[in-house]
Amino acid sequence: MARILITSAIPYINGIKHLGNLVGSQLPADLYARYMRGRGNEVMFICATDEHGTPAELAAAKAGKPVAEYCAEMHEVQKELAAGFRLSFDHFGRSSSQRNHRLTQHFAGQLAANGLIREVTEKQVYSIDDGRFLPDRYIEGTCPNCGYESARGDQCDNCTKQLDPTDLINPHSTISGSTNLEVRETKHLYLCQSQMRERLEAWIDSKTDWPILTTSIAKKWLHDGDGLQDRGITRDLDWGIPVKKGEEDWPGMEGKVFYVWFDAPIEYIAATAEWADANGLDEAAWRRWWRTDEGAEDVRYVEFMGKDNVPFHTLSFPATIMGSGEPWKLVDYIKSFNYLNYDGGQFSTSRGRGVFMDQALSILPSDYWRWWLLSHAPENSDAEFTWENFQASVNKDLADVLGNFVSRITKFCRSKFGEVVPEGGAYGQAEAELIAELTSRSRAYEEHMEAMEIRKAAGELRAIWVAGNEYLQSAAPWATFKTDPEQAAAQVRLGLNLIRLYAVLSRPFIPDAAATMMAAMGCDDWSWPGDIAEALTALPAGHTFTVPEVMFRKITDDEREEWQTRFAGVRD
Ligand SMILES: Nc1ncnc2c1ncn2[C@@H]1O[C@H](COP(=O)(O)OP(=O)(O)OP(=O)(O)O)[C@@H](O)[C@H]1O
Ligand SMILES: [Zn+2]
Repeated sequence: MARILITSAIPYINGIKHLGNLVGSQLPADLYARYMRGRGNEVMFICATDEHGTPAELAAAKAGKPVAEYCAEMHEVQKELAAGFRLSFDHFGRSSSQRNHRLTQHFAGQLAANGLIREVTEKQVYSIDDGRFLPDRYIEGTCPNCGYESARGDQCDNCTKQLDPTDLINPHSTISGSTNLEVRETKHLYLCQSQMRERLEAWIDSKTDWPILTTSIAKKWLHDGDGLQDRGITRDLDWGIPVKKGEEDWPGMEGKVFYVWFDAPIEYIAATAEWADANGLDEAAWRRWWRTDEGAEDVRYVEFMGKDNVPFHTLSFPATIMGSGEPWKLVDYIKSFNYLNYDGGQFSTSRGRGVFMDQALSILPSDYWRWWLLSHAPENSDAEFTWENFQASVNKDLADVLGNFVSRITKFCRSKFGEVVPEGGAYGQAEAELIAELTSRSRAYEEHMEAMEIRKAAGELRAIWVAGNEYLQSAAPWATFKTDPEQAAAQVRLGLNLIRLYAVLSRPFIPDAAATMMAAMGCDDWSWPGDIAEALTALPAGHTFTVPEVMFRKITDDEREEWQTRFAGVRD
């Protein structure tokens, strides 16, 4: 049994996540966690809300609520939706937790002691009308790189270039719209990433099995321009983790907080501590996942995220961990994703474009979405959600293939043998061939899952469903029954056992349907199939079952058109 630590990029707090966010981080992480648990491994699956920073303050202001209250509410909303999509976190934490406050301050103290933090007096944009500095998204203007007119102080949404507020052309305050701005001096802390460049590069180079998307982004940041830059880790904001050196005050940093990219990944660790707290466990319980001197040396740590998060996870967070000089666990594998686009454009939270998690669940159960999103995950390139493709894929894979198989075999058995696995007959050539195909496909499925090749794994699972369907079609027990009822009994027995096998294999992708199949088979044996022939004897003759409700219904053309129209505009 292996021990596997899995983290999903933590979703930002300023709204309900869209399907792109879901498939770019939390959902594939859940798939992997479920698979690894299914294989009998010990899994710790962690996620949290990312609560600090300017956008949270702006969203709270827009909602007319104090930021702490807004974040507490949105955390609950996101937690509910995660449960709705059956995301099986061991803990869904909050980056604003006291655990994260203490850990973030601890890491900053360690980094400072190791000479990896420097104080910088810098020029920042100050809004005279607002009476405050304007960090990040409190300021917008024209991107100096591409000319996009609504570039934010920290990044251009159009060309993705990272920016400083002073880079913007024709800047204005997003609080008041004021252009009455001036540049003033203020002091901030910088993480000396440039000092760690060689160490980081050697570490990245040692990760020869990582996805090209992951390493190419890391390399770009290591080498582009003047190479890896030091980055500011503090901001002039109220909401956030107060700047401290461990437990001590940091002279000159009064009233400042750590910047969100510094404290957000530390929350992976803090959320594991929150998990221990929530379950009444001691310090050792979470530290054995994170401290290589306290039990984590045999942990395999895998992170999931969309491409824009890769720089922070390949460079900045590792710089924090390495620079601390303490034996914290470093990531072993980073699975990154390209973007999912929506119907000819981009998903966007700020512009309310696309389908959001709450909307998706309001029209169809989570398995429909999980299947489509995972089987179309944007792995090697960006992918696109279209309603036509969604309809076609759900109707074919889920309704026509899997759902139809389960329905036909259970209903036929009930009508001829009753709701009991029939006895008699023996397997012949066709059954042997099916078992051989299922064996090789199951092994391929496992390999793709281990490698986190999600589309390939989905393709193999689909082929496993198709194989059963084709067997049923050609064995045709309803015809066999007329001439050889014993033979038909053997065919049906195999078919019923296949339903249980499908439940086990499909569970990481479509957990609700898997539970329905398993319950209908009157069984609770979720053990992962080793030998497929043996796994197909789990339900013996005489075992009772029930015919399940319709598992997947088809999406009609009318529905598709209605949804297409309903979700074409801007949310709210
Ligand atoms: N269209 C997309 N397709 C796939 N992954 C995405 C997409 N947009 C964001 N992500 C990923 O979703 C995860 C959660 O992102 P986060 O909550 O920070 O939102 P975001 O990146 O600000 O997106 P948006 O700007 O659309 O709200 C991150 O790992 C991010 O890389
Ligand atoms: Zn730009």
